[in-house]
Formats: sequence, C-alpha cells, structure tokens
Amino acid sequence: MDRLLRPVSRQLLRCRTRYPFSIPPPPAFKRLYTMGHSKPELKDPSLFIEKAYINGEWVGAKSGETFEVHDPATGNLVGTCPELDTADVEKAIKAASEAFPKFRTTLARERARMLRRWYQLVVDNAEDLAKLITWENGKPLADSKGEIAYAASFFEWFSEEAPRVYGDTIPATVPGNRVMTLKQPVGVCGLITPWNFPAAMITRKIGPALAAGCTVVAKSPAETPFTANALAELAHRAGIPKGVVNIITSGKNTPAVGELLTTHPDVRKVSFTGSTNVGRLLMKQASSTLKKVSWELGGNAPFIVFDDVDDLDAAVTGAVASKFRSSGQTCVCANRIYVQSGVYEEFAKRFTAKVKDFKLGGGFEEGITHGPVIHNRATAKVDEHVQDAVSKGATVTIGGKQAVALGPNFYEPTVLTGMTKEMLIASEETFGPVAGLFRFDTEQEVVDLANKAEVGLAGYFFSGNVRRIFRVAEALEVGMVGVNTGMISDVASPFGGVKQSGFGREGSKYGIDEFMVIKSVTFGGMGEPLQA
Ligand SMILES: NC(=O)c1ccc[n+]([C@@H]2O[C@H](COP(=O)([O-])OP(=O)(O)OC[C@H]3O[C@@H](n4cnc5c(N)ncnc54)[C@H](O)[C@@H]3O)[C@@H](O)[C@H]2O)c1
Ligand SMILES: O=CCCC(=O)O
Repeated sequence: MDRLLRPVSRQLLRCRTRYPFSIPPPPAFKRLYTMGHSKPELKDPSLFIEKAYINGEWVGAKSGETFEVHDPATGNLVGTCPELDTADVEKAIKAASEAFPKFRTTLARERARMLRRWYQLVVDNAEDLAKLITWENGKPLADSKGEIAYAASFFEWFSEEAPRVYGDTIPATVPGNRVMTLKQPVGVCGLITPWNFPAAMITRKIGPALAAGCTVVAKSPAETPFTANALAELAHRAGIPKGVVNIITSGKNTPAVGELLTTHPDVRKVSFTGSTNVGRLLMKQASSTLKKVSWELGGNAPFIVFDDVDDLDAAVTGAVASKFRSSGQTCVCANRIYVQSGVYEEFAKRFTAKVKDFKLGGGFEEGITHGPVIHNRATAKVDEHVQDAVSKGATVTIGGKQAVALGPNFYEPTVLTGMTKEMLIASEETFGPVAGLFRFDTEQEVVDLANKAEVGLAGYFFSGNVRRIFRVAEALEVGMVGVNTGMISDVASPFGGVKQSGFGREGSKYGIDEFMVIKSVTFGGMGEPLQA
C-alpha cells in the first residue's frame, strides 16, 4: 500500500471497527432508517440516468458491472451506475482527445453561447436537479436549490469570460524584436470532484474548461453520480458537441481509474477537489507526466471573534452559518471557533441557543434545517472528535451524540465549550456538525493558533477595529478570508487555498487561467525605419 495512503486507511479501519455497519444499517436502526421517502418525483424523469456519458452517448461498463448508490437519509437504494474500468475510461479519454482539435478552434463567442444555453437549462430544471442532490447527498431541499443556483452561476460567469481572454504585447529587449502572447487551451482535462457539492464542484471546473476551449473527462463521486449525469444530459440538450464533456462513473475501480486519468499522456491537466490525503496521492501520480494541476483540498478553518466585535449577534449568525452549512460538510466550514475571553460566555450562550432551533431530519421533510452526514464513516469521525474533546475536558452544551431515532447517518448538531489545542478538532477537519469553541486572550495568540494548521483554505474573523482587520486579514495563512461574514462563496471571488489545502483558483476572473497556457510569439527583424 502506498505510504501516503496509510493514515487514511488506518482511520477508516478504526471507524469501521467501532461502527461495523455499513449500509444496510444494523437492526437497531433498521425500522426508522428505512422509513421516509423512497423516490422523489421529478418533473422530467429522464434526468435520472443510471449510465455514464462518453462521446455523446449514455453507456454502461463493458464488464456490465455496476455499483449502488444509497440515500444517506433512509439507506434506501437510489440506483446503480456503471462500474467503469480503465478500458472504458480509455474510451472517454480518446473521445475527449478526438473532440479537442475542433473544439479548441470554435469561436470563443460560440463556446460562450453553448455555456449560456447549458446555464439556462440548469436554471429551467433547477427543481429536479435539487431533488437529485437531496436524494443522493441528503442536504435539505432548500440548500440543494441554493447549490443549483451556485452551480449554474459558474456556467453563466464563464460564458461571459470566454470571449474576454486577452494576450499581451510586450516591449522586447532585443532590438528589432516584437513579442506577443497567446492564451491557448491546455488540452484534455481530467476532473475529479467530491460528493459534498454534487453540482457546484463539477460546474466550477467544467465551466472554465469549456470557456477556455478544453475538452473534459470528469469522474463524478461514487456517492452522488446522478446529479452529474443530469448535468451531462442538459449539456447534451444544450448542443455541446460529442466528446467535449464526458462523465465517467466508478465505485471500487476509482483508484485505478484515477491513476489512469492522472497518468495518461493525452490528459494535459488534472483538476481535483477532495481530501488532502487523496490529493497527495494524485499529485504523485500526475508528476509522472508533469501535468498542469489544480488542487482544491481540505480545510480546517479558524473562525475568530474578537472582543471589539461591533455586533455579537452577527458574529453568532455568521459562525453558525459557516459551521453548520451542509451539516458541517463544507471545505470552508468553520472548524475551530476562537472567541476572545471578554465575549466568550455570551457568545457560547447565544450560539447554543441558535443551534437549539435546528430541525434535523430527511432533506425532503418540511421545515428541516439540517440533514444527515454522507455515510456512517462520517458519523463515526464526528463522534470520535466529540468523545476525544469530552475525554480531555470539553463540555457539551447541546447535542453530543448520534440521533439514533433518525438513523446511523444522523448526528445531533453539537456545541462544545472549553476546547483546548490538545483536542483532535484543533488540528483535524471534522467535516460534520460539531462546533468547538476555544477561548483566547490576545491577537498574537489567536493568529499563531490559527496558523498552526498544516492546511490553509478559509479563515474568518469578526472585529470592529479597522487596523486589526487589515493586520489579521494579512496575517492569516489561508487562501480566503471572511471579515465580519461567515459566507465567502461567490462565483466572482477567487476560490482556493494555500499550504496543504492546495493551489490554483476556481471561479472569478482567474478560474479560466487554470485551463489555459500562455504561448509567447517573438517576431524578429521588425525594427526597420519607415520607408521614405
Ligand atoms: N478545497 C475545496 O474546494 C474543496 C471542496 C469540497 C471538498 N473539499 C474536501 O474534500 C473532502 C471531502 O470529500 P471526499 O471525502 O469525497 O474526498 P475524497 O478525497 O475521498 O474524494 C474526492 C473525489 O476523489 C475520488 N477519489 C478518491 N480516491 C481516489 C483515488 N485514489 N484516485 C482518484 N480519485 C479518487 C472520489 O471518488 C471523489 O470523486 C474534504 O476534505 C473537503 O474539505 C475541498
Ligand atoms: O466544500 C467546498 C466548496 C463549497 C463552496 O464553494 O462554498
């Protein structure tokens, strides 16, 4: 086994040992867990597709094998998808390679129109797409609708960026020479995305890739392949040429398929969003052919509240929103909440009161504010972090255990006070609904604590002091800072991390650069005087 993968495997093993059930659930959970909805009604049922999309066609695996996808809220089967192997994925890479020469020469304006049509279809089918997200990911329907609007915004944004890719003219230092640059599409791109935002993570990559003139082979997450498939169907309806967008599906074959995507000589760029451990492995693989790479990896965001905060309620609201978005399964979620001593007690009281208002349950149920986590390994990790903190002296002010009556993937939204830096949450991304509140005294102390993490994706702080705002924003070792807000996600804003959270930026005016290469063209003998 690869040395880099060992810690992850050990952790999963530990979780599996403590929670030996994997879907289907153990008898204690069985009755309630399998209750509830089975299949949401779609206005357009043809958007639910149990195939992979290669070269403009819906296909199965050559082996005929499939893998199962389960609803995290009920444990019920959602459907099956083809277990593609490397031979199947070779076909997708070939399709993308063959489509590239023509697609790269389409007018940028034409690619913009394609993206715009795709955008409109996503908007028109938002309700069905949101239902698919809730079904396979578990998040409340309102959140899924929000995700679809966010996902669509990447098609709209990059349809607008496509025609505005400019090169430079550069004054040369060699007499008689003239230099200009062209920005060109990098080529076939391999894209790998996670389950926590089944639509937005994939559109944030495909949007700029197509705008740049690249063709793509996107591996959807095994937990949530159906949203990606519905998006591919809409790409088809938008008239995106065959071979330009290929969506591949795999479960147990993922490591082999991932290895092919990251080592195949025809794939020129890999863009990966996922955990830091898998990112390390893929980086090693991609180095074999020196691909251009962008890595959007895990976070462990500090959220700091200073005594000089203008509005403590706004800080509480911001922290709750940041921490509990998608039940804590967001890469930019607050993971360590540092509160200065002067406001600590009051902040903890108000924060706990807000969490008390949450309604936990299946994402399709009316009034539900928070859904399940993705699978029982996630529940196990959350519980491990809570038990670790409690064993080292933390106090549970609300929650603190699995919501047994709802099923194995539900964990009560939890608030812990009295957190210290020895606890796991201080150094590891929980990726679940647990908020740990740490007390601190000075600005220097909290910035040091915040920067101790080996990752650096997002960081947040609340303060009313303008000098401190600049000092702290500049000192935090992260790729994105939220000042007096807990919500930083916006298509217009560059998204990405530093340190072991990766590199590259998505969204914004920079996102398209990740899919382009700069070519310089030097013209010699250009210094002739004007002819008389
Ligand atoms: N920085 C960001 O923008 C961002 C966004 C979302 C999630 N994340 C991070 O993703 C993690 C949660 O997602 P996850 O659990 O799905 O992560 P993961 O790394 O396990 O999986 C991400 C994707 O990689 C695939 N994958 C797993 N092993 C692979 C392999 N050996 N070869 C090729 N592909 C492989 C998965 O099937 C999935 O499609 C968290 O750490 C979170 O912070 C980061
Ligand atoms: O989980 C990470 C991505 C979420 C976002 O873009 O806000």
